Amino acid sequence: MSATVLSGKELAAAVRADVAERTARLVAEGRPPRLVVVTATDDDASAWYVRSIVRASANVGLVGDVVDLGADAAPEAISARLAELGADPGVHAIMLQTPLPGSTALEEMASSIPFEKDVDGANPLSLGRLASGLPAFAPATAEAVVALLDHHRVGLEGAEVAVVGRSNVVGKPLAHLLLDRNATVTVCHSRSKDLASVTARADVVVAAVGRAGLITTEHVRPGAIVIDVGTNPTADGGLVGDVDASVAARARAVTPVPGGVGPVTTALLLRHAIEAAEHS
Ligand SMILES: Nc1nc(=O)c2c([nH]1)NC[C@@H]1CN(c3ccc(C(=O)N[C@@H](CCC(=O)O)C(=O)O)cc3)C=[N+]21
Repeated sequence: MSATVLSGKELAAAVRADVAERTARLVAEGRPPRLVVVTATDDDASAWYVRSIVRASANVGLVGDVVDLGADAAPEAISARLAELGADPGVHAIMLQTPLPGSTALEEMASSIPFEKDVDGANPLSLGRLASGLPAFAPATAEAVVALLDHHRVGLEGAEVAVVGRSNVVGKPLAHLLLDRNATVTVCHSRSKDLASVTARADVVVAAVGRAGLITTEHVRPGAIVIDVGTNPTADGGLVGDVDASVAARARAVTPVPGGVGPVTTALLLRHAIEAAEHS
């Protein structure tokens, strides 16, 4: 038996429709919502995501601007630009793309984004607020995982969830979102002793490492739900997740790559932008 495919496309379309309606309302009030994506990289995956955000923004009627500071931008220049945009009352939402030049830390730079405009939850203040139960935007990717589980009616109350990956953009914020839903959460990572024994206990496995084929059948309990956050480019220009194709034979349901978490991530970023504009 093969697993059910948990598509993200329908949910993404529903989120975009809601955003379009809310955007039209603000535009009619003379308060056009504006999202600015700041980038300082030549990375292909990031460039793809930026184009996708700009296209999706236009489709819902949002103003989506790109500020490209170039792959050799100095940290001071990035921070200064973010602070400037933060102070601009015409800018409601700000997102800083990764990767950043050299050893520049996203968290360090994003500290210059006021948390009310921090629509990808990159400011450490946003993560702290999220962890404390205060209003804050979660990173769109982390929120997309929970939204996709809700959409496909996967219950989280009391469920055992294994999150593989501990990044500040996915693993850590996702752990907080899942705890808020009363899941029992285990966060695993590259140094976890016997990863498979931990993930094979879980009702839900979330793979968010960025390594193709990391999760195989031995990592998954028969009947488990598997959410694949990985987007790894292949040599032939395609895209694969962190979950090996063989897992479909054992799991109850898996998210596809592409067409799973990715489209929901982009749609939720837009929802955060309209929320930020509504509250401004
Ligand atoms: N601060 C920051 N936050 C991010 O969330 C972030 C980032 N920087 N830098 C770049 C990566 C990349 N990323 C993707 C989001 C959606 C898709 C997506 O929707 N992909 C499509 C398919 C794309 C294709 O076919 O090439 C899908 O999964 O269906 C992919 C990649 C977010 N990123």
